[in-house]
Amino acid sequence: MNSIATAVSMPETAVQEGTDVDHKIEYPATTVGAPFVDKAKLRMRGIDVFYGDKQAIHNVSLDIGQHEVVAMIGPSGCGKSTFLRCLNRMNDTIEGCRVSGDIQLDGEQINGASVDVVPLRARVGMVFQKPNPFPKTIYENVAYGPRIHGLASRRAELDEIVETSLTRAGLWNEVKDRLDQPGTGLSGGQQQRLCIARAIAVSPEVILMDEPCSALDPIATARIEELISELRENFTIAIVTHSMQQAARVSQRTAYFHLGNLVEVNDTERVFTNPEHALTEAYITGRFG
Ligand SMILES: Nc1ncnc2c1ncn2[C@@H]1O[C@H](COP(=O)(O)OP(=O)(O)OP(=O)(O)O)[C@@H](O)[C@H]1O
Repeated sequence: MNSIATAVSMPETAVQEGTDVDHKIEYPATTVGAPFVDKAKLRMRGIDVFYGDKQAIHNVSLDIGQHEVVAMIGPSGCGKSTFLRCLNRMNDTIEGCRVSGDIQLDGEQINGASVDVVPLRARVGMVFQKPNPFPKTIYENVAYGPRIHGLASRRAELDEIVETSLTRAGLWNEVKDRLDQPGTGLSGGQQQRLCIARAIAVSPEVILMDEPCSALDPIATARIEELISELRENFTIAIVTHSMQQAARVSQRTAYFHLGNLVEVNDTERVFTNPEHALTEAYITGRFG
């Protein structure tokens, strides 16, 4: 079992009260396992995130490879969503939130003040916990993004993008005869697939998913999980999930976060069968979290 780092100071410990884990995170932390890959689509180095004075992410470094699904797991409040939002600059929308560090998409810096976040968010799309279709028709939900990004010059092209996106999101057959009806009239699982179709419609390279199934029933969840595996052929995916079973089913690598630190990244099978760090083991065996 590796120690996470050599301590120079220890402003806080990473062990929650009432657990029998005596393995403490010492600062500055380094990550055990395999956080880096040969062909990184996204490359993050030394990421710190603050909300006001409070540091939520501590010096996190991680790669997400081409056509890879990386799952982010860890106890509530450990910083999974905060870290995910760094990848398409969604933290910019939160007042008092400050992100520092190097974030590259295909080798291009995306964490600079001069970066235009509108095209960035088309390249790095996002699907949220709660399905959030626009109050528009099913067709318009999907057509809106391509229209504002100028991806279609004629109606026939837009129709084609809408059909292809809904097909890839596994929703076309269910909605093709009701495209003019409101997206909000669909079931929760269908709404989430509509949101995935909306994200796909602007031809992103990366899709970020923040607990995309937490508001869905098991059947709708299974459908989204299948879809994630299919989408991997064309996209790179980072998913935050509270479900270890879901992480095990959909991802190739799993990243375990604890109190804003990235404790371990390894092949998903390894994380769930033979974790390298005591904190990961304590979490996956249910001793806390
Ligand atoms: N808008 C905000 N303002 C201030 N602090 C925040 C904000 N959002 C998150 N935090 C704090 O940052 C830390 C990380 O939160 P975050 O939501 O990223 O964790 P998480 O692992 O995604 O949690 P959960 O699993 O419960 O969704 C927590 O201490 C949280 O209270």
